[in-house]
Amino acid sequence: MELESFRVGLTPTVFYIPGFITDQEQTQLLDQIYGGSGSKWKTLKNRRLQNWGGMVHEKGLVPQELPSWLTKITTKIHESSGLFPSAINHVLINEYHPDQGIMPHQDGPAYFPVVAILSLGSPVVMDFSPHLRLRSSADDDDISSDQSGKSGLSERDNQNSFSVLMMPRSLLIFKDDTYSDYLHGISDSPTQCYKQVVNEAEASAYSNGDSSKDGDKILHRDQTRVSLTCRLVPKVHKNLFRF
Ligand SMILES: O=C(O)CCC(=O)C(=O)O
Ligand SMILES: [Fe+2]
Repeated sequence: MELESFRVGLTPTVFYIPGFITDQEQTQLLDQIYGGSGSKWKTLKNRRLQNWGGMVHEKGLVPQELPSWLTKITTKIHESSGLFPSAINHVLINEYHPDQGIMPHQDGPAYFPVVAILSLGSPVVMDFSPHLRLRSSADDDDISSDQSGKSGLSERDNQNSFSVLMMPRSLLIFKDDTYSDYLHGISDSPTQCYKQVVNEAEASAYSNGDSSKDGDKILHRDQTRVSLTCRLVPKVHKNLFRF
């Protein structure tokens, strides 16, 4: 796979790969997620999740072997992207009803700074916004622009925000600045605007494919969405009691 051809937007570095898995693979994954492992779900205030691969602590991962139905997909992501230095060892499965989302956040420092998110079910829009305050002044190589740009700070924020339309069966990968300097989140609204998403080709295909869409490019979430957030925790603890 030529990853470079899937790069979207101007911010380093986001890749969007439509149709990363087949319909049949999506069905098989959903069967595994919903079949027989009911106790795996943990209910949060605004969504449910399943944690696979072990517990992530500040100091690393207390590992648990991933089941083969998950390694099938994580191996494919690892091999086709070439972005992870070793095998993906952690998968978070999130479930969102149409009125559920995830607050803007950054993924923690325990992870290798590359995230691969496989989407299943309902399409959804993910928003990215810069988190300038998280940048230390040492990172700011252009101090003059920092000073002269004070009044334009929020403007700069808005300018640099962007969104991605995540269709079922697609894979979204982000890393670099998008990992370190941006927050990502999904609004809890059952309708979302996808007018200015960076993966324009996908947005056009989506609006052309459904006559019920209006000119405003409003996405109506009418199904549950399930996502698999696949990451690598580089530091693995063999023994829970030997941190
Ligand atoms: O569901 C998604 O697409 C995002 C999940 C996410 O950001 C996370 O698990 O950290
Ligand atoms: Fe996240």
